[in-house]
Amino acid sequence: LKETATTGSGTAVNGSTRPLNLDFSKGKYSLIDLTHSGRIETYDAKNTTTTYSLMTNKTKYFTSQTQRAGVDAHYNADLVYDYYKNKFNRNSYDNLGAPIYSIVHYGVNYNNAFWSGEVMVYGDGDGSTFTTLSGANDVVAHELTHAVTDYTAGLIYENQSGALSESFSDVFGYFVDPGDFLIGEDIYTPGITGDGLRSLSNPEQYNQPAHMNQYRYLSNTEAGDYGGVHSNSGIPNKAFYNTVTQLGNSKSEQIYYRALTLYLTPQATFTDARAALVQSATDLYGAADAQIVASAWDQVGVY
Ligand SMILES: O=C(O)[C@H](CCc1ccccc1)CC1(C(=O)N[C@@H](Cc2c[nH]c3ccccc23)C(=O)O)CCCC1
Ligand SMILES: [Ca+2]
Ligand SMILES: [Zn+2]
Repeated sequence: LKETATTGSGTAVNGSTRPLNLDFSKGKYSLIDLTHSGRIETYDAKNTTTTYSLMTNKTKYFTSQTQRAGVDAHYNADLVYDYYKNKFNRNSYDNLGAPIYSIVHYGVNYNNAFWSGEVMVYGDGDGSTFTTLSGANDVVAHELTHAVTDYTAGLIYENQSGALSESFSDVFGYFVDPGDFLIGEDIYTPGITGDGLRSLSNPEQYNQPAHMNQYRYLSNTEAGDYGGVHSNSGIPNKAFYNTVTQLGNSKSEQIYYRALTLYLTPQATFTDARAALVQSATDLYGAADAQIVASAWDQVGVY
């Protein structure tokens, strides 16, 4: 079955034009990116939660309104693949060139997105709380980083290890979108400018704790967000902010990647994360930078 890599373009969720890596075969274009061994394929659930099909088009210009979700899922997945390859020489989430699958238009007015363990899934939002979630590069990086975490530290998605999983996903969401310390600002509350789902610089702004003395002991159930993984991530997120404002992006991303892929283990606590990051800073940049990391965690009450 002949696949021919080609390029085209499409309209993004925000109306801008995105370059696209496409496949041309059997007289039509599809959202299959063959430009690296971690091939990227983008599918359309057409507002179901059960069936999906490859997003295709007669021409190389994916410019219809319903194609916007797929255009950004495809474009942003390529952006995140390139980030991990260029910064850390990591070849897809498993470092073995695993294919990256995305599904858009999941459900009806679905105000969320997730890594299913195999694929990335994006809702369209209800147009008030969220618009199409694949439109945010930091959200796509957040989801793909869950896949990286699953293949490396394997952080268990509950309590402190789950909050760390959340934090590392937000942190790499920042590194892919380093212009601001907000998560999801491009797709959160389309009617309101300047807000976001979470803030790394000021977690309390969106009702997250930013210090260990504010830790939320929620139940380890779906209703308790598995021990508050999306709440308590505010504490490691604040420690990250304290670190990156001192060390800068390029040192910090290497320290965080080394900790995630070399030192962290499935049951890691906040204290373990502090130790992993201090060790990574020592390995890479020496005692002075390691002390900056230690101080960043002191400031959020994690020793
Ligand atoms: O990847 C994750 O951590 C989140 C995945 C949530 C999920 C997990 C399992 C099945 C379905 C959905 C999705 C994101 C998230 O942080 N969701 C939060 C906040 C949120 C989004 N939509 C919501 C609707 C209701 C309540 C909370 C939310 C959550 O699910 O808590 C990440 C970036 C943006 C969306
Ligand atoms: Ca952002
Ligand atoms: Zn997450």
